[in-house]
Amino acid sequence: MASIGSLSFIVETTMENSVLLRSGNHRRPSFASLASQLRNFHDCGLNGSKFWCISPKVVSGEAFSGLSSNCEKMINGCGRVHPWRSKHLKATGKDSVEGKDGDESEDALQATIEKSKKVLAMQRDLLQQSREVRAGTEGVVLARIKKREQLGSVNMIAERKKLVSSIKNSIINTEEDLVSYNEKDNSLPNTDIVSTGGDHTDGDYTSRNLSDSYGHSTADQISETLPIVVSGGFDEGEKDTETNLPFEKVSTDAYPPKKFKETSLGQVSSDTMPSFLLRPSERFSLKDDKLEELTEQDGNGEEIVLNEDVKPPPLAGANVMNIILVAAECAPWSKTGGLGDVAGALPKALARRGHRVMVVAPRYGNYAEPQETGVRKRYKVDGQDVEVTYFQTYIDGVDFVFIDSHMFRHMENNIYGGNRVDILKRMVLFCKAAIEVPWYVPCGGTCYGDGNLVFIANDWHTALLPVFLKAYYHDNGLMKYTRCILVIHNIAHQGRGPVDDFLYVDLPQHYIDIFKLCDPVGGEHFNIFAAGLKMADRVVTVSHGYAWELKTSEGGWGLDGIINENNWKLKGIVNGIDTKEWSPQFDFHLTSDGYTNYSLETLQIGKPQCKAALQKELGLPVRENVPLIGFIGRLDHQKGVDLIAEAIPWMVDQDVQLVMLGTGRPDLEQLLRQFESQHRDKVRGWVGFSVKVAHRITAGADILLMPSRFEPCGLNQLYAMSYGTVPVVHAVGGLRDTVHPFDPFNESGLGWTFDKAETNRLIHALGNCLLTYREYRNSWEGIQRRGMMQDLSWDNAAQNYEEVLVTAKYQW
Ligand SMILES: Nc1ncnc2c1ncn2[C@@H]1O[C@H](COP(=O)(O)OP(=O)(O)O[C@H]2O[C@H](CO)[C@@H](O)[C@H](O)[C@H]2O)[C@@H](O)[C@H]1O
Repeated sequence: MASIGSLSFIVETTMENSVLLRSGNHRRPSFASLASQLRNFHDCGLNGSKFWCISPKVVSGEAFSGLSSNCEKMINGCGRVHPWRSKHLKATGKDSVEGKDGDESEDALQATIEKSKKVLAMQRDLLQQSREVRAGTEGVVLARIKKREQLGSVNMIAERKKLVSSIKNSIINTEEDLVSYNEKDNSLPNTDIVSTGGDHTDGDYTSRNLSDSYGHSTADQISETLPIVVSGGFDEGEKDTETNLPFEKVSTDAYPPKKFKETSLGQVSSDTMPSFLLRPSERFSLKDDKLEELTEQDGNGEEIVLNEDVKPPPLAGANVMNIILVAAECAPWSKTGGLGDVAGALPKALARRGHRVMVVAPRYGNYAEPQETGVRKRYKVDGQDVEVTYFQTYIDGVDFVFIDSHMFRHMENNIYGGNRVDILKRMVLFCKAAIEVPWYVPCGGTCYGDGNLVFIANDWHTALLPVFLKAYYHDNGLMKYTRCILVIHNIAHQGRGPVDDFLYVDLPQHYIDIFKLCDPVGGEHFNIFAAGLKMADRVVTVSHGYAWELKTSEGGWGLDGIINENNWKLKGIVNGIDTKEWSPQFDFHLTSDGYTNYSLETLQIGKPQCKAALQKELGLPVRENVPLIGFIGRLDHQKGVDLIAEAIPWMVDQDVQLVMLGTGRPDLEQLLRQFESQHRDKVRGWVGFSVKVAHRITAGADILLMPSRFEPCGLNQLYAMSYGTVPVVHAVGGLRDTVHPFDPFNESGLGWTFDKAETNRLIHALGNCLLTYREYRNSWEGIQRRGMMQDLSWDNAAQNYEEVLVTAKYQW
């Protein structure tokens, strides 16, 4: 059995703050004291959920196996592992170096902690002041003006340096000890500390760690200090679990925004590591100290903060957390509509704020980027064991994990296809497998862990996730600090079925009530969205307008009662757009076939060129001054295609061109074909799903029509506005929130709206739009420009999501 001895821990809390926690170099530390110190940090508000062990020193010894295994467990939950750990925790089976006086070390530990706390507080103040200087000045000159105000900072810097260097000395001692230890014996056994795959179908997380790595003594020791919890897993393997994860509260992850380079020894190269993950000796070396770089002496010998090159702390500040967005589709790999766009873009914006972010989606096809992780698990679905494997890739700061199973394979064109029970079973499997990804799937070397974790579930497909989180885990003392928010993109699809469908979700009988709903549409039935809304810690929907509509009997689709009861946890956040994908300036789909990229500056040349290219591609007469109207969307009742159908006779009398792109209900697809065949010189009905054509219509059309009966947010009008294409929309949900009507008196507004989903209203709004297009070119251009000048990026939305996630995290 592996035996690792006395440990020196350097524990970091956040990027801004570091805390040194040492257990003593040559003594036998008690696990209880170490654990209680860690808890102290947590309890005293130092945000223990981000503890980061970066330098465990191995001195080994049978007697310390309890400590080491608990620390290992703690570290496992931390997320990425510092090279020190990979390297030295391999040093199992070494001779013990016996400790000296326990109390002495205990005191030293305490003293160091006190010092570290001071450093931490000072750093906070300094950073705050530094930020204020940056915000209020434009560089060095103005920073100098502030120097008087910074006198306090200068003193603090000096004070802090003293403390840091005393801590640093301790670290150097520690490291020297370690070097001499390694020199004594460098034949480290090759024991990997991170599970990087292999067949794990037999073991669950807890039992594997306890029995494989730690042995009985560990379990015994844990049981003395921590509650024993019975697992409620959902496959046979899970039932073995008899012990809670002992360090959930402290062993949570820090924030690794970059992929770490792994050396051949499996160590992490520090040049790719965020500064806060570096050892204090690297960060605080007096010559290379970041603070040294930050400061400069002025003529009076006073130090001021100057250096603008130093990376700012994460935007999320102390709120950095692990976030896993779980969705049935994720662009660009899978997409049937707006959900795919959101799943592909929101996580990147959250990552830009400094969070560690993952997306989990089913693997419907053979995607190029994600690589097999080697991790395999089995989950019960309708009484059968179904094996899943996990694929992973890291793009734009986000880990994308895809769950592979025969149930998902080759479904890319039929994501929600099959009968009701087929879809339900797929979603049961997906949610069961997704929820354990943070335990089993290493990303960049380590798993996310469940301590500082919030899931973002989306629509009914993943509404089982908050239910499973409670029933399988929270109810059994597992994942205690993990939270789940649920996002409503479209309440019209709810996962309804007969009450007997409860059998498929494989939950304890008493959970049946949360799924039961009785409404005029379905009578008493089984409703997955209903259960998810009740169990989620917070609920978000994709616009303020839709948040309001959901609470009405017209907009709630039978769930308005539940939504009203849970109003306290509902918030509307308007979607953003992925400006990398959807920007006329950089749009990849505008680089060929006569299209061109354009910007606000080149609008008057670029957009007409795209229009001509589109007319040509569609086989319509290439005429610059004919208004070209576009429609893009799923063909169903929601999108109001029938309203367009009724308006077609009027439209074709107007000397306009119309192009409609969509798939969906066969009768509506047929309608599109019919429009085209009846008005070949004016109308094109493109039945199919083509991202390229969607981009090109958005760029080439003058007007985008969205007569949706309801629209939770709507992305196409956002894309349109950023391409200088003017939206004409039914003022509902997110369309009302985002398209402010044109006001000719004030030359304000972004498009035209109509307030009832009726054909004559649509015609009235579109008529005014066409009049302005033809007669008031300056006004038209003003509308285009205002649309293009908006900041529609995901960054604002991400900040709002972060607030919700933080609230969920601290919610009990
Ligand atoms: N035939 C086709 N070919 C190519 N691309 C096509 C296409 N049909 C649709 N698309 C694309 O799919 C996306 C549709 O997004 P929407 O937000 O308009 O609709 P959806 O109703 O699917 O989403 C739901 O979720 C989103 C996200 O929250 C909400 O904005 C919305 O109101 C809600 O109904 C756009 O990117 C669009 O270009």
